[in-house]
Amino acid sequence: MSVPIAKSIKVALLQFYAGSDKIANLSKAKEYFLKALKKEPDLDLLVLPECFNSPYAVDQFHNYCERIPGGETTNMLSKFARENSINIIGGSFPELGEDGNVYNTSLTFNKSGEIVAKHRKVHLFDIDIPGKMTFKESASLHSGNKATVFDLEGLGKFGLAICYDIRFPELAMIASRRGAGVMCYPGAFNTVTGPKFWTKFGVARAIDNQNYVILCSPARNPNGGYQAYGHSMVVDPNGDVLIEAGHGEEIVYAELDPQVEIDARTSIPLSSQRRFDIYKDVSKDAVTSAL
Ligand SMILES: NC(=O)CC(=O)C(=O)O
Repeated sequence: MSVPIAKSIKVALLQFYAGSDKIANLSKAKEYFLKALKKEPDLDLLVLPECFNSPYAVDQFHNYCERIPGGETTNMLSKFARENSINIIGGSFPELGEDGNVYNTSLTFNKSGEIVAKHRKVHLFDIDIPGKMTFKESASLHSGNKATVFDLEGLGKFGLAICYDIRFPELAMIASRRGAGVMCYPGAFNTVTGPKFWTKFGVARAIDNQNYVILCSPARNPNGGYQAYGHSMVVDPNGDVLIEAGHGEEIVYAELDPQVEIDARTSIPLSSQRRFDIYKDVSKDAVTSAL
């Protein structure tokens, strides 16, 4: 059964776009970290967007991929978390796996700079909306093979998934039933699918599970390429959008209140009313781990 977050959590979502220079993208992430901490010094958690160190392009992922641990992106995130004693959900970036395959991977770091979660995008973004949007991540990426649930010291249990994963309610359901009070999706919807679906999925995953949901998107890139939707947001366990960015570069802040989660679950006690005599509990045999 899902449990509430452990305390009030102050979070910043860093919405910026990545260019073609990886080192410049990492510097930009650091610049945004510092900006957020300057404005709100008592933040508990910083969240980055999907593909924050590279263009979001099928023919580019292999040019930016790196090993975990050991790569420059992991090293930068770990060092920043440790030196500033701050938790970071590190968006996602192309990982060169031990098997030689490339993955779209999200890492979470605790305040000591240790990796406490690693999620490889499970559902790859392969779509074809004629005349509007064709994308085939599977042309260059391999998919992950587990749901990701982890503890963030002092804050509670989180679920983690990436972008297209949000369209499959099972990952959030599994995380919630394994105790997560927050589900986080670094995600880069686009100007075709974003206006139609982004907010609906954030709200749906929140009210399905009576959880907080965090969606962190890149900003739209004025220099072209894949145009992310933006609109990073935090949705509360009642499905109310607490904060929503526009589509440009900006930082948005929210506070996740455990009492809201407790009240939502107490007044409408979904978790004790499920009918597993009629349908299966997807969390029962699910493959999950933090790392
Ligand atoms: N980019 C994605 O992975 C997903 C997306 O844009 C969508 O589902 O729409």
